[in-house]
Amino acid sequence: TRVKPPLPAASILPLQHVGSLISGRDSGLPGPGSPATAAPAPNVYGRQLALGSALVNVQIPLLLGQFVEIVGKYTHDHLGNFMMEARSLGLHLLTLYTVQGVLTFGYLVLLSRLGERIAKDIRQQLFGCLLRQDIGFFDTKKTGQLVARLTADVQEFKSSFKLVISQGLRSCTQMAGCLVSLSVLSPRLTVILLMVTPALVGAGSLLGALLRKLSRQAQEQISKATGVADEALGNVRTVRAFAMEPQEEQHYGEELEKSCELSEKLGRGIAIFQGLSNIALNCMVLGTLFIGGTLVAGQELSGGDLMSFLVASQTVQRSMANLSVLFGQVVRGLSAGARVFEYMAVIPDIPLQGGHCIPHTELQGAVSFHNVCFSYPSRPGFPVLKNFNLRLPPGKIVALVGLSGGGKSTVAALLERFYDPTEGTVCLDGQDLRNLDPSWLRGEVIGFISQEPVLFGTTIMENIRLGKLDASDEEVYAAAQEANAHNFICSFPEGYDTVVGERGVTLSGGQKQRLAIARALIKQPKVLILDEATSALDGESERVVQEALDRASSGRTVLVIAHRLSTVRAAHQIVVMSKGCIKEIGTHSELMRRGGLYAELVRSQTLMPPGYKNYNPRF
Ligand SMILES: Nc1ncnc2c1ncn2[C@@H]1O[C@H](COP(=O)(O)OP(=O)(O)OP(=O)(O)O)[C@@H](O)[C@H]1O
Repeated sequence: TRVKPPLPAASILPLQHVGSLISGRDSGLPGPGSPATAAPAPNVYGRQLALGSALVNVQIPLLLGQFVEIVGKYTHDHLGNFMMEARSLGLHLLTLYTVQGVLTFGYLVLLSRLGERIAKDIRQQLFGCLLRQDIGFFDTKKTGQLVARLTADVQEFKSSFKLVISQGLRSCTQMAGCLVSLSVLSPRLTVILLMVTPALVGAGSLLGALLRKLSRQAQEQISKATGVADEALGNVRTVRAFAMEPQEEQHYGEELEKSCELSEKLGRGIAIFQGLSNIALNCMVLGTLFIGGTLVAGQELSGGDLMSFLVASQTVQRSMANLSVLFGQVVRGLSAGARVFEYMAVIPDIPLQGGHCIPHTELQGAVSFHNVCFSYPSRPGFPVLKNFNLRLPPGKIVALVGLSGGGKSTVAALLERFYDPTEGTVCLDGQDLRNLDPSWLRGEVIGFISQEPVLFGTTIMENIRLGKLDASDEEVYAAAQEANAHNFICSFPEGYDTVVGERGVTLSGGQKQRLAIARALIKQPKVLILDEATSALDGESERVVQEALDRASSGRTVLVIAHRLSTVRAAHQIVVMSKGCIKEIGTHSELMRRGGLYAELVRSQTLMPPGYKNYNPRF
């Protein structure tokens, strides 16, 4: 099942055009006829105003030529009244200048509005698309790179989009209009101009392709540098704890240096391009003057017409110069746009929604893994689970223990449907998880408590309510009580309204864990996954949290992943894993009697010095 996420209707029209323009394929967005296409978009008005302004600009050289004719007439003979003759032409020109000014104002205002709206819509849609991606997608991407696409790339794309319309469209229209005027004024001169232009455009396109490639590399390098900074700032406590500041600075500096070199190279390329195009354009003007002057000398062209030709060819020159400046921006904008739309086109394999929900009254909470084989998408040739079979009976506690890297957390990730098995099936009450609604599964059936609980920088109340968005205050209090958290929350001056700071830095490990438990319990999950939930805590915190977990576990299907075997003695079943396979299975006393891997693990942990929690012997 491949589901394209719904898109905000207001953004459809511009993005549909822009998306397919950049990616070169159908953007997959709803087409004409959708409600958003009913009203004319501001870019239509903007384009019309820009075109109008450019067309007015084309008239101006012709009128200026006529003006020069009048001036010329009064240079030779002083009969008549110059003011009388020039006044109406002057007024005409003044009117055109005013109209041109008003049109320019109008299209720039519209364009700015359109640009900002497009940027907002792209950001919103890209963010939505990123949030919907498979977990496997994030295994291979750095957060900094993704954030850079949301910020810098969209900004770059917006700027070039606005420039293309404001300057590009105007310059192109002016150039076309002026070329028509030029051909009326002097077909011979225009033909010469037209013979030179394609050669210049060809050379420009060639250089442009090289610059586009360079720009893409430069932007990728910037994202890489941002990723390094993001990782260091996001994990600043670890950086501080290991005194890694100089290394991180050096690492960031190295990536920045590379990005700087690439950007400088790109800058040099753009400079060469602009320098060459300036020389070419100036030579064209000089040539026009030279040949035009010859025509005037031969009485084939009037002085006024040459003046018109010069002004028009100046406009052509200005337009071409504008286009060459625009070119660098467009190169950057197109590659930024391609990067943004690349992610928007990625369709996740595991949709967020869609599928069957088991009615609450029928839900048992029986989980089973049938012949599951699994490799992470980021490491396809490396099997993590091999022919894995396991049953979690409803209402029972099953513990997964074993060597580090044996695949215990992977089993939990498959049950959460963060990934789909490469082979085999994972079932809930006999139904393949692939047929069940993932949002329902994660939102209502499974509660997940990990070793490193992540809290959001909001109040305690809101953090607990994340487990069930429509929960009442009473439900939040009840969940907090069940998680042994109510007392410590009430001891804070602001109680449930205490803001926990970014990622919950203002709380102790045990407090954070109990809030995470309350957040998982508020949805009253049928299945509970505890992934090393107490391993990061000290003795006292562990006791309080373990108490909360024991209470939370009763009457639920529980999958406990544990290193410390003392915490899983009471489990109904203990599964010992090694290298993606089940080595032993049974209760604590059965496994101890057997004297195998589990008994060896227990013995080695009992012999461990106190406080050495995560010791894991090699087998
Ligand atoms: N996101 C991932 N992408 C690629 N490989 C992964 C990923 N997560 C884990 N692995 C690999 O899968 C194997 C099993 O990892 P897993 O985390 O399931 O083991 P574990 O038994 O839970 O280990 P531990 O007890 O140390 O937490 C390891 O070899 C690990 O390197």
